[in-house]
Amino acid sequence: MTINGGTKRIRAIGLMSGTSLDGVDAAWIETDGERISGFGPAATLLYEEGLRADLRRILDLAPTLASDDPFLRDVEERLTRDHALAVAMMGQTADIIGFHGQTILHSPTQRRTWQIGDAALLSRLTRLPVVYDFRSDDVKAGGEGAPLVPVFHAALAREMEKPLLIVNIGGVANATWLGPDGEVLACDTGPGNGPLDDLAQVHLGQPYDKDGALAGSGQVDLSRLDALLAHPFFARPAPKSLDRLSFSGLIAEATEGLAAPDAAATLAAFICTAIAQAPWPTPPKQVLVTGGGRHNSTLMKGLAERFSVSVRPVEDVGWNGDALEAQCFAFLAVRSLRGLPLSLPTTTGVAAPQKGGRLYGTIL
Ligand SMILES: Nc1ncnc2c1ncn2[C@@H]1O[C@H](COP(=O)(O)OP(=O)(O)OP(=O)(O)O)[C@@H](O)[C@H]1O
Ligand SMILES: CC(=O)N[C@H]1[C@@H]2OC[C@@H](O2)[C@@H](O)[C@@H]1O[C@H](C)C(=O)O
Repeated sequence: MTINGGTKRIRAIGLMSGTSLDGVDAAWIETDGERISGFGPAATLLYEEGLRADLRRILDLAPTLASDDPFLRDVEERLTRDHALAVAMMGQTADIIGFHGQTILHSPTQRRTWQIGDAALLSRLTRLPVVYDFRSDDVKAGGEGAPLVPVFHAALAREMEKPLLIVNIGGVANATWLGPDGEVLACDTGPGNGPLDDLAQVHLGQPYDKDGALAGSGQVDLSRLDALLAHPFFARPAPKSLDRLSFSGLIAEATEGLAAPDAAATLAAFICTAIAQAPWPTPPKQVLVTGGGRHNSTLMKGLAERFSVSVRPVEDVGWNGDALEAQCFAFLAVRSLRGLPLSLPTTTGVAAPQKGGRLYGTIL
């Protein structure tokens, strides 16, 4: 493998710990950073309850937390050790790891985006070089720092009919619109499963609303839905991005006093309407859905009602919706090594195509 001049077929493991805080996804691909020449195993390592709760606490503390805070350092080490376990679960060697880490704060207007995770420790534990810190160069250059998955979506869908809309419903929801002339437009669309998970935790004592049963049994409160959609974020043009907690105050207010099923139904309608009303140049010919939200039938039904074209899970075109983001960070690690851009003016609002990522260790 050589990186500059004659680069070909690098074996990369991507690791993504998403805003749902449920665990780390790992996936192996072979790529030159432009095309994907092979897909390998994928795995998810679920965090134990204590780590999940500590990560959730850190999201609230992050705005005032010092980077050397002992609690933060302890959580970061436990998180990193779980990432090393996820690499071991792959059972397949690689040339490089793409390590996203866990976003604990995202505020591009303050030029801040913060992913925790110890690249040096991960590299020591796995004995592999690690690319990390994918978002900060974009934010420093005036971009949103997110979403970063669009260039990967574009590579995956290279041969597919356009315009195509790819929607990810994770803790936060984001979408990529791929146009017939190679256009790649993207933004975070609004909340994803995050607020539904919070509600399920309180009312069901479960980490999420399984299959959307709670939301499916309630009535949408239309005036509260309008109040949610009146947030200025929705009038902003793409590109734009969100923090996991961007709407938490507004959502608490808008769901106050509602019965749990009605609150869940209203939140599901909020998530789906925000996705469907995101501004794209022309309507897509089809919508593909990835991320954990594709398992929520109330969300899938809500999307199908709001688009006039087919809305299908990405498995229908042979992709793995549980592995896509991890595959993305494997792909972006290789792009980083090759000095290729990770983001574009049309995906993060950065002024020019932007490189990113830092390397810990040496590529042989
Ligand atoms: N069977 C199911 N029914 C309903 N919801 C589900 C189901 N399975 C997963 N989910 C939802 O998917 C979420 C996890 O989604 P995912 O792994 O895509 O999030 P993430 O990668 O952490 O988030 P992000 O993309 O924002 O970083 C869970 O928290 C839950 O809300
Ligand atoms: C700051 C941050 O971590 N954002 C995540 C989050 O989860 C979904 C959405 O919000 C997206 O913007 C991003 O993740 C994906 C992988 C991305 O960058 O494309």
